[in-house]
Amino acid sequence: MTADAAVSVRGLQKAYGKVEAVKGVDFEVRPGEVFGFLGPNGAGKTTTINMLCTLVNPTGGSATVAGHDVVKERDEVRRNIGLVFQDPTLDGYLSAEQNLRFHAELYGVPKNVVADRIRKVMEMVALWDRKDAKVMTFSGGMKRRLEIARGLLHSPRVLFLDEPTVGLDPQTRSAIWGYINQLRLMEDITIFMTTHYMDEAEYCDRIAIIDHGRIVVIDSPEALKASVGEDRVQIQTADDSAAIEALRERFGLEAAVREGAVTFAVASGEEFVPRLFAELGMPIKSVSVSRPSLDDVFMSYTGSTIRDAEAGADTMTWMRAMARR
Ligand SMILES: Nc1ncnc2c1ncn2[C@@H]1O[C@H](COP(=O)(O)OP(=O)(O)OP(=O)(O)O)[C@@H](O)[C@H]1O
Repeated sequence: MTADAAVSVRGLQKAYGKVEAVKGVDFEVRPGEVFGFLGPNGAGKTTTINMLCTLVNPTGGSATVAGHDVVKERDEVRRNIGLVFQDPTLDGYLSAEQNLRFHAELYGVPKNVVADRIRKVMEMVALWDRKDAKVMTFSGGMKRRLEIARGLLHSPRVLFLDEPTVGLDPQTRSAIWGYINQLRLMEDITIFMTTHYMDEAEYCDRIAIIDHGRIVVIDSPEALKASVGEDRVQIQTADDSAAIEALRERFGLEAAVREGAVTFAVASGEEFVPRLFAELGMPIKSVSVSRPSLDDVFMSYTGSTIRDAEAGADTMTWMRAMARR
């Protein structure tokens, strides 16, 4: 393990009975990095983050956070991390500022710095003018912002964010990302986050794609997209099945209907388009060529789009629920 890594993980596993939620993962997060854990529902993201935060004990392997072992040095790990989880844990009957004061006491933030620190983190998430309002009057987005402020209050070395923008509207999501980006400029902090939004993963310095409890690949978003190499081409025709068949027969390409269009990947898409019109043997109504997105990266490493993977997970959950009836 690298001594100065912010997070270092070796062969980390978690089984719940027969369910292997995390199947032995290895990775390191560098100090100051924004590291994203990307994967569909049920991939093992929350279980991994819970082990790193000492909330769940691993059933195999080891991990250190800020240099401390997550099993043997639980208290030291807890002192050095901030948490922002999917379910809010704020006290609705207290004001925003009282919630933060309570947290400061819990974490032993020195009395002489508490007031300044509270003001600083509340200003960062633009809630200082609402400090005296009861949290129960806040919108979902305001609560999430306050949670981020609270997670930062005791100046943690590593901030863990589990799906920080889930369930929020696009405007609030982009505001939260604004704060996260600001944070990395202002504070000496490492950010470890999970998400299943591909567009958000773009903001991370590096991302790990996790699927079925295993890490499939780790790299920067740019490098991942470059590794896919091929462009995505989408065409509209009068007969999707015939177009898919023709693409297979004439060009040896595997295509599928995605987002309502026949979609396939090909190197140098723009150069391929004239051939497509000449040789497909059927009229094409429209065509679009795009550089690979993280969705394509996910597809190329896991064999399904993140949305299809989620639909599959939902089906499994539904089938299990039906089986229990
Ligand atoms: N306490 C538990 N008991 C039994 N099984 C669990 C428990 N927690 C998680 N699992 C199972 O472990 C697997 C991974 O779940 P996990 O919550 O880590 O996934 P995730 O990637 O965070 O998904 P999401 O995006 O939905 O939060 C799933 O199959 C889940 O059902």
